Amino acid sequence: MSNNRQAGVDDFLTRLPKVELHLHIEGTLEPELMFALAERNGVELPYADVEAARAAYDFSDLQSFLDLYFLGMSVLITARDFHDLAMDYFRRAAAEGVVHVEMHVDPQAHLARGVSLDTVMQGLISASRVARDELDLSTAMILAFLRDQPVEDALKVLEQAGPWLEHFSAVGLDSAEQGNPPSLFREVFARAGQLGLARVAHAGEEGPPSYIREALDELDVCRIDHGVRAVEDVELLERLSDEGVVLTVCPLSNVRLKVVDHLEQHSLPRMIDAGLNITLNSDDPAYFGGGMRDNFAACQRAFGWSDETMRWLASNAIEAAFMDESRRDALRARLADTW
Ligand code: HPA
Ligand SMILES: [Zn+2]
Repeated sequence: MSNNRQAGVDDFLTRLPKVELHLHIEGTLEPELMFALAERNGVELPYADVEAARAAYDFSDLQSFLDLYFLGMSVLITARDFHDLAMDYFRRAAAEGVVHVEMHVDPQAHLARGVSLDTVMQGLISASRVARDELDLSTAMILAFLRDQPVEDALKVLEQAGPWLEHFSAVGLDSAEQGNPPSLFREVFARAGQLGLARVAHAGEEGPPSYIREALDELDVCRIDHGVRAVEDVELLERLSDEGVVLTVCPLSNVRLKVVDHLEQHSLPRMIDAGLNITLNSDDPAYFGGGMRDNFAACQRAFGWSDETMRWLASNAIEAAFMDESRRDALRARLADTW
């Protein structure tokens, strides 16, 4: 049973207005919906049932997860599928006190299967409207490039996204990190900047601290996704602190992908002591055993953090989000209400 249900819906961590800056919408696909969509679309899955799928989520590293992540999304075919995927997640997120979601979208993973960007975007945009109108949940989208695919493909996707650009706040960089340094994508990110998009990139999840530097220096990112390996480099820690770079850390993800053995050994407390601008996020909640509230609760338990620390983390995310200033003000007020 999730901590959310154990704790009831009126506890402090649920009431805390949580802003999610690091989420892959394709990583919110719960096995139950995966099976329903497989049946609707006549797609074969390699799992006997929902329990077998969950049992297969026993990862040894990022790649072992990515293999099942790309396999799972094979059930997403129509705009309605993408709408249902996002709504299923938005309802769960809203129920645990998430007030704003910034979702990475991986167009290349769908284009490669013959699913058009129009299909993906129609579904995600319609779900975002329902989330705003019915759940008071605001959203933003991040156009993510698969870093283990050719740079030319990323440039093509950026071009293709032209008609949808107003729906994207930023571009991002995800998938297999080792051996695929940020600098490869310099030209793509420069072009995105010219188009008025902000830039974020996964760096320092499995890759070395030098990838974090590259993302800052060569891709001009405003946020680093993960960034946990920064602790191996004292000078980098100092720089991240001085520049107030936002890090979107995903604690339960790091445990499930064996970036750390146990949450208690996570470098989060050291990162906070070093003065970093930390936010907590869920990454791929359907695969990593918990959503935003679970990530907050697990950290509070593991590190003995006060409610004030939890408020500080929530505030960092509100300040770093791609949202209009009236929404930011409203969320600051919601946060102040938790005192
Ligand atoms: O945690 C992640 N890291 C890199 N790529 C990803 N794509 C989905 N989730 C992830
Ligand atoms: Zn991620």
